[in-house]
Amino acid sequence: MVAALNSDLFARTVTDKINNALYRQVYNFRHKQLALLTRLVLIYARYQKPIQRSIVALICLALAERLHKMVRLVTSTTERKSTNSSNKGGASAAGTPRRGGAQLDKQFFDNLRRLVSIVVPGVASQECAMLAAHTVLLVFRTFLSVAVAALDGQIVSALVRLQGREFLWGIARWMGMAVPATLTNSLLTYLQSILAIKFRQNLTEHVHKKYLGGNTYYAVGNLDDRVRNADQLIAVDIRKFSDSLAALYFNLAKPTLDALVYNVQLARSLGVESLFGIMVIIQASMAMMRALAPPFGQLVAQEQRLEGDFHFAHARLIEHAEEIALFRGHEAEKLTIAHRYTRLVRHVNRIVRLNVFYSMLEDFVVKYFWGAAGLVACAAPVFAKRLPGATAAVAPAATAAAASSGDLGSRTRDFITNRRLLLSGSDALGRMMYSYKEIVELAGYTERVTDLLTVLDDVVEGQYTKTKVGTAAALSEKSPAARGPDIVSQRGRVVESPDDVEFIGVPIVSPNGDVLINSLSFHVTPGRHLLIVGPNGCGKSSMFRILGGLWPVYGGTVRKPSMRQIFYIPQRPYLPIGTLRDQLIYPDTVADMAARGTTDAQLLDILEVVQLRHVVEREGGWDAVKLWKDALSGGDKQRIAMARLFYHRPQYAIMDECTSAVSMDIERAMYTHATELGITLMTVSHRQSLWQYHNYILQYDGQGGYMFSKLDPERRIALVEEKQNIEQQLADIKDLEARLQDLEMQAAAY
Ligand SMILES: Nc1ncnc2c1ncn2[C@@H]1O[C@H](COP(=O)(O)OP(=O)(O)OP(=O)(O)O)[C@@H](O)[C@H]1O
Repeated sequence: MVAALNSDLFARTVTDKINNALYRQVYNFRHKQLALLTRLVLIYARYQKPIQRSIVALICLALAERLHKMVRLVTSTTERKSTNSSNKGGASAAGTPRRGGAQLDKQFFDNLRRLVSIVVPGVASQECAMLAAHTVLLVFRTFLSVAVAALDGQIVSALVRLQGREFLWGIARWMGMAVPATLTNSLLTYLQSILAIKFRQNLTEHVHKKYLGGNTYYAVGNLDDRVRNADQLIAVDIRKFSDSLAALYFNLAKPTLDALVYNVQLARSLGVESLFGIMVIIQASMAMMRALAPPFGQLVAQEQRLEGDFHFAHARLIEHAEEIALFRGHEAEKLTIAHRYTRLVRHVNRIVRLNVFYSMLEDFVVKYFWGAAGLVACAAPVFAKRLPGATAAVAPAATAAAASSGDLGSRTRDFITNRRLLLSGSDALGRMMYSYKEIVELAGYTERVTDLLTVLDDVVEGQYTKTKVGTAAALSEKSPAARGPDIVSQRGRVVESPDDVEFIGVPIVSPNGDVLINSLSFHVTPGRHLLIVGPNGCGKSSMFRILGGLWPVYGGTVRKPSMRQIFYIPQRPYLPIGTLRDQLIYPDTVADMAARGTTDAQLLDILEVVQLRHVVEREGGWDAVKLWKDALSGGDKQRIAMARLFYHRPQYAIMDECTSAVSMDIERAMYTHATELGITLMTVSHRQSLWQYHNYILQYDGQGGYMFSKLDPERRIALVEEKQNIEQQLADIKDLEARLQDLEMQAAAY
């Protein structure tokens, strides 16, 4: 027992000793730390002015560094641009579509500069004036906010001091400031909206000029596969880019200005050191946030692509509703649409999920972390003053207002003003932080719109990018020597001829690179009509696409009259949006029709030829507007297209199976009238009844060969009948042979 007590006593004595030693060490450590801190504060107080100057110099240096970096970025951009423009051969790298996704890099600034030069046409432009007005209003608003902060402090100070008159006077001034403040806010919002509309207008006009100039819209969809859903890009992405750009100026310029002005004010009242501390914290947390931010630019660009795909699937459903409905194809279409929608929704969900985490982080940093840092910065000079030995030394300008005044009212006024400035300053920095996300999103829209512009520029210059999978590609890859130089890299000649149409050694190559005909030659003169026949997919319509300037001429020479003299009538005629009259005179307008001296009565006569006079009354007159695609039958549409030909009376008419849905007698009337009008016909048709209207025949064999010869309808009919007879006899012989074999087998069995 005694032994146990002794050992317990011993243990306690040892523990006490250890505790005492530890306490002494901690005490010594704390004491040393306090002494060190006090010494530091004293050194600081002694050299406060040079320290402050060094901090200001450091801030200026950092700003100069940033500025220098920006200038370097812009200069390198300019240099790169000039190098690219001198290199005319390829697509400009400034706008080369990249598939890696939008990022805040040189390419983004290149692209943005390119788009800004379109949306803001010049220094003397209306847009520039709006931006200037916007800036002036922003400056005015910021100074108004500083004045409001000071007034707030004065009002609360008057309240604390129980000075009724000053309080009421403060309230009156407060209300007086409300008028310009609210007006400025509304004007800023108004200017932002107007700017966005102006940006969109300029960009849309620019794109329309290229897209709808010539056949660019055709080439973008058929000869080039870089841009999918040009409609989505023009109608949606340009709007989003314009809104984003206009909002960005507002969202970036305002907080930058606010942060600058508020920080200068804070530096005056709290001291440069506190401000420096806050800036270091803010810079570090901004860098961290940037590193943790999801790639919003890429995500937005991808979202727009998926939106386009989804939109396109619906547009196709509307366009082909009848065919799909008759096929009962809704299940298949539902699958396609649902697949595209699922992809879109999955992507949007991913963005939303990433946004939640990023917003949490953003809120934590901006609202709480920066708020706490601000309060610490406010408190630091006050607490530093209370350190032993520092009271006398630390009475700098930084704490002058708070320290020199023992008056509660003054302290309250300074506190309220500083707190308001601090809150506004941190709010401004927060908005700058949020605008990082907006810039990255803008990068996404910028990339999409620049891709469109680049493709339009290339297509206008005749440079197409399409994956070649056909025979041309295979030939040029396998053995270039086998057929000379790469066929699709060559260019033929197009020569305008007043009267005739002639192909001299022209290859027919599809956009996929399939060589349909190696070298096609034929000659058509006015009044000598040409019939074109051949199996499906052999290149009959393709020849017309080359004649119409839609497909490039890869070799030889094409001689043809101007496009105004060549009229195309397809199997499924195009019916534009508009009145019944518009269907007949397309692409003329009513003004063009009046200029030609054509009247509605003459249009009625034309309809008489195609036996469609009754349609005017049936559809509610010339000015009736309908969805003509659905309102007219297949035969009606073909007759309207033929009537259109008679209205325009061109030199040549390309008739691509355009009478397949009309009866023989109407077809005869149409062809007879066309030849009477002196229109030279180039017809694709398998109908024997049409041979009599043609003088030449271009016959494709479907194996890359063709024959161009005179057409003698009677001789041809006799030949065809003889051929059919022989074929019939051959079939009969085969039947007899089979029967004979059967009989032989039966005989052998017995
Ligand atoms: N825009 C295009 N992009 C890629 N290939 C195309 C395009 N248009 C046509 N082709 C291809 O070119 C080939 C020839 O087509 P074309 O329309 O000239 O045939 P066709 O002789 O008129 O046939 P049909 O008698 O069936 O109308 C086809 O294999 C077709 O797939």
